[in-house]
Amino acid sequence: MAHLLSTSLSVKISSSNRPCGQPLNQVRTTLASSFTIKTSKSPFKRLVSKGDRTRKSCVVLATAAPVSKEVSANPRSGSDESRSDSSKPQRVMVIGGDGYCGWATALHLSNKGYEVAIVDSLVRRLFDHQLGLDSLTPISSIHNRLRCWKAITGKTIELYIGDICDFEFLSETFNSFEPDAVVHFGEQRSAPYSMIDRSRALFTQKNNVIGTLNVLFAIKEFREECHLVKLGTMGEYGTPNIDIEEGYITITHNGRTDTLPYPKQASSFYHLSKVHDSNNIAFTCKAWGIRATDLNQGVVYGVKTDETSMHEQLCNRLDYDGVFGTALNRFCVQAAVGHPLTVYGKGGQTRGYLDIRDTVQCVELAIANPAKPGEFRVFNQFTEQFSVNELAALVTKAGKKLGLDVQTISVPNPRVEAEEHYYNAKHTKLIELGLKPHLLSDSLLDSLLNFAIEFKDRVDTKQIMPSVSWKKIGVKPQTVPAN
Ligand SMILES: O=S([O-])[O-]
Repeated sequence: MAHLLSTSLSVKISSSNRPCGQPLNQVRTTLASSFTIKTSKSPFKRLVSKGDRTRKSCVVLATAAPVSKEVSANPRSGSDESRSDSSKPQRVMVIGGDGYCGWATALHLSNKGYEVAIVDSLVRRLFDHQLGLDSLTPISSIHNRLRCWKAITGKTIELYIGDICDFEFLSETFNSFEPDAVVHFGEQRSAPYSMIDRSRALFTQKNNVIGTLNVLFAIKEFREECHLVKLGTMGEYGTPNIDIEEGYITITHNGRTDTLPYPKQASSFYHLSKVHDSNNIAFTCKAWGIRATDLNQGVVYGVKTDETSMHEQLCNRLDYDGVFGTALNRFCVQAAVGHPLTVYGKGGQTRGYLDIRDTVQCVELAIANPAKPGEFRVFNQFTEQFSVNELAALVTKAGKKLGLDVQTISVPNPRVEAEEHYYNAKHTKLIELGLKPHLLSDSLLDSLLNFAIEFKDRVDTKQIMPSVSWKKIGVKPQTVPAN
C-alpha cells in the first residue's frame, strides 16, 4: 500500500472548524502532524475533474490525481446492477463519514454502487487528542483510508474537509457534489462529552443544531429534491412508562383525537440537541416541503462490516472510554483486559441496541426508499432491547467460554437517569422495508471479544471508568479524563 500513501494533499480548513474556541493555529498543528496541508486563501484547484459538469473550484481535494481521472470518466455511474430503478438516489453525501457509523456507512454505500462523498471536519479525531483518548483499533488517516478503498475496489469516494456550520463551505460542497441524498452523522454524538462543562454543552448544541439547520437550508436552496437521512437517537424519547411508538402517537384528549409527535424527554445536552434537530427538520418538511427521515438509532455495537474488514487500513474505530465508548463495546474491552465490567448504578437501564452491520443496512434502506416531499418520517433504528445487567451477563458468559474471568462491579451512576424502568419501544418500520437484523449472538460476542483481545495491548485502563458527572457540570472548563 506504500505507493498509495505518497501523494501530497491539499485541504481547505474552514476557519470555523474549531471546537470550543480552539485557535486555528492549533487545529493546523494537530492536523499537520499527519499530512501535508496547504492553507493559502486562494481558491484551491480541484484535482478531480468533473467531466461535463461545471462546479465551483474551491472545496477540497484530498483525492490523488490518478484516482480523479477515472472519476471524471463516469461521473454518475452507479455500478450496482441490482439497483436498476433510476429514480433512486445515486449520489450520497455522508456528513461525518470519518466517524464510527459514518465510515462504515460510506464504505457500504460505495460498495453498493452509490456515488459517495464524505464531508467531515475531522473534529472527532481532535476530541481524542484533546481528551487524551484513543480508539482500541489503530485507524488510518481519512486520506489513507480512501486511497486504500480505491486501491482495493476501484471505487472513488470524494472527500470534503470542513465544517458544515460554515454555510459557505457547505454551499460549495453541495454545489460541487450535487447530492441526491444526504446522510447526516456529522454531530457531536456523546452524551458525556456534552456534560463535561459549559463550553462542551454549548459546542454540542451549536455544532449539532446549526449544522443541521445549515443542511436544511442547503437542501432548500440548492437541491430541493434531496432526501435528508438524519441520525437521531432513541434517547430523544427518554424512558416513559408507556410503549414508545415510532415518532408519532395518536392521542384522544377530551373527546378529540390527533396524531402528534411522540413526547420527548431527553436526558443530556447532547440528547436535547437531537430533539431540537427533530423539531427543526419537522418544521422545514412542513414549511418548505423537505423530504426527511429521522433515524432514531439505538446503541450501536460491533466493529466489523463487510467493507471495513477488507483491509487493515479500512478498520473502523472502536471506543471503549467512558466518554465515547458504548455499553457493549466497553464491556467487551473491559473483559478482554481483566477489568471488571462497569455497571452504572442498579443496571436496570434498558435501551435498544443494534449491530453496526445493521446501521449500514438501515441507512441504505432509508435511502433506497426515500421519504416523499414534505414528509417527515421517523424510524426507530434498533433490533433488540437489553438492560445493562443483561449485557453484563452475556459478556460474562461469552468471556468464560474464552477462558476469561469476568467480574462485574456497580459504580456510582454518573448520569441522572432511571435505573429500573418500563421500556418497550416499537421498531417495525425498517423491518417492513426489508431489514434483516444481525441479532446479538454468541458468535458475535465471541468475535467482538476476540477482537478486543487482539488489540488489548493498546488499552489504556485509565480511560475505562466514567469521568463525567451529570450533576457536577459547571462553567469551569474541565480537562478529562484525568483519573
Ligand atoms: O466516530 S464517532 O462516532 O465517535
